Amino acid sequence: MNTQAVQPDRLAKRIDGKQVSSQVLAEVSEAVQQLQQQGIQPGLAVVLVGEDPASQVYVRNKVLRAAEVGIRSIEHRLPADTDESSLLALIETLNQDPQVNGILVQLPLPAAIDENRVLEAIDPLKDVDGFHSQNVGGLSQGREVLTPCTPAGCMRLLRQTCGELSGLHAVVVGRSNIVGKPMAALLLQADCSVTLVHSRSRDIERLCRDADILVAAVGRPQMIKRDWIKPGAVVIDVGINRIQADTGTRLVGDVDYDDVYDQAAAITPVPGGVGPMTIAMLMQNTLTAARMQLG
Ligand SMILES: Nc1nc(=O)c2c([nH]1)NC[C@@H]1CN(c3ccc(C(=O)N[C@@H](CCC(=O)O)C(=O)O)cc3)C=[N+]21
Ligand SMILES: [Mg+2]
Repeated sequence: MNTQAVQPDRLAKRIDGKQVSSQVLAEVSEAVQQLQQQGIQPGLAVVLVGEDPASQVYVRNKVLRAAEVGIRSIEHRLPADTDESSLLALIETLNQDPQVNGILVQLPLPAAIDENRVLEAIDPLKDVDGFHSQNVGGLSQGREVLTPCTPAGCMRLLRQTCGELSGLHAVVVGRSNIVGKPMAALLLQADCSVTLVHSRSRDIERLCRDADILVAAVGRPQMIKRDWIKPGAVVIDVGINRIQADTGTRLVGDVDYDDVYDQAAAITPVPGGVGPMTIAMLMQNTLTAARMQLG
């Protein structure tokens, strides 16, 4: 039995999310072209409320990637003081629009809007973020549903790096609804033994040190150090933290990359790791949604 998390022939220490995301986008592009021969072009609606600069960058990147793979994207920018009922009305219009196969409402929403109500208003078949309770429930039951893009991207990187995941011990750090919880569900679906740890976990370092696969999604810059990692483990860093450096701001993950590098068998960098995968999986989900809506 292979007890190593990484198969020797797959060894490449720095997991290149940019490169794997290009592969995914190429696959999506190919499939979109085939759909277009049947006269169908998948459409993605991206809804952004307010002017958060980071959100604007993400939304711009999503629109650019969509264009690259032949997905029609429609951007809806609403002012920061938009009320919940107007946003719900827009979502209802998008739900009814046959040209729109996927709906993404960029998070976080302004504090005055009930995020959960908005996410529940999206047609589950168009819910390319996989945040609707129907899709969350489906994932938990192991049904084939639209799954959250970041965890789906992490799974793709893990499959490419480790091959078979069955039997490996995966530790997920962080229990958010958008990353930690769905990540744990997908790893369980892949027959990993899964441990989900969080800010109240006792002896978190010891639990992490037992991981064959460690997924970090806590939002604390460079929290995870070398002595948290079992030699030969595979480390997936979901964190995107902007920190102050000598030369201005710098993007770092939840893992101290330089410290952990020698200890791990393979590790994702930030940037260039999970981030690009998130957007690629959004395109994949939009394609899947378009197919599901064909019946
Ligand atoms: N409804 C919703 N769905 C989301 O999927 C969603 C969201 N809201 N709100 C915000 C977060 C964040 N997110 C990222 C996507 C791509 C990169 C990405 O491409 N990052 C690049 C670097 C980008 C940079 O330089 O800032 C990288 O890691 O290499 C990062 C973060 C999606 N999110
Ligand atoms: Mg936590």
